Amino acid sequence: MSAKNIPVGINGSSGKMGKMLRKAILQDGTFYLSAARNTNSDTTLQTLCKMAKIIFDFSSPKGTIALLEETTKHSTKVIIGTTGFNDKQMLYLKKMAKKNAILYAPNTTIGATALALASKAIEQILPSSFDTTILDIHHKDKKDAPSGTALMISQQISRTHDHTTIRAGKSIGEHQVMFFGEDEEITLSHKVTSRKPFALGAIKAAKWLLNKESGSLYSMQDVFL
Ligand SMILES: NC(=O)C1=CN([C@@H]2O[C@H](COP(=O)(O)OP(=O)(O)OC[C@H]3O[C@@H](n4cnc5c(N)ncnc54)[C@H](O)[C@@H]3O)[C@@H](O)[C@H]2O)C=CC1
Ligand SMILES: O=C(O)C1=N[C@H](C(=O)O)C[C@H](O)C1
Repeated sequence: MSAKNIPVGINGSSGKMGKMLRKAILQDGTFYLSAARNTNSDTTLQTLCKMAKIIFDFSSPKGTIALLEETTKHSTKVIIGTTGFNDKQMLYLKKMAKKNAILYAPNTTIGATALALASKAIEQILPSSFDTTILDIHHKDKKDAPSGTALMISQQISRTHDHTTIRAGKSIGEHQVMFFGEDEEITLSHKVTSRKPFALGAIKAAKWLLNKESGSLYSMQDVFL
């Protein structure tokens, strides 16, 4: 099967990310969209999983869990971009990754992946006396807080740190990691000005996942490193 013949699906296809992904898939030309599902669509999960080799999931935690229950029956691979999972749901994602190839990326951009790695490198140099906080700024309709990206960065940092969240206006997504010392400060920052970088990163992740088997829950660091 040549790459251009690979059918993909979108769960959450009518959402902000779903719409951006549709455009990006067309422009990239590697995949074609064979099935799409959202809250109001007639497409069943079974149809979505049967018709696609890989599914992009940008829906809601409940939507993702329901999707994974079905993908295991069809060995459909999944790129999960959805955020806002609780601990129990995260354990479920890890369990399902043993049966099916799944990549979980709370932020699919290369910039946020680099930000997380840079934060880890910097915190290893700084003394514990530096106060540390992760700030995320998103549009007022975003449902989860802190953001999935902030929690992903949080896992890279071993020292105690705070989270600061702003939900206002139309901000598409901004993250800052700040270290405050006695008389010096470091701020690492990443901001997107459109949803295109998310969509391009998701497509890159899908190409990478094509040749991977089930095992551990993959991440964007696996793709970029
Ligand atoms: N990983 C990343 O880089 C990014 C992740 N996100 C995350 O992706 C998710 C979606 O974000 P947006 O597109 O901004 O939201 P949105 O609210 O604009 O769209 C959500 C879509 O999911 C569908 N949906 C909701 N529940 C569903 C269910 N149970 N089954 C099937 N479809 C369902 C809706 O009908 C809609 O099409 C959020 O969790 C968000 O945090 C958003 C942007 C980038
Ligand atoms: O909901 C969003 O919009 C975004 N969600 C992701 C997150 O929770 O980190 C990624 C991005 O910042 C946009």
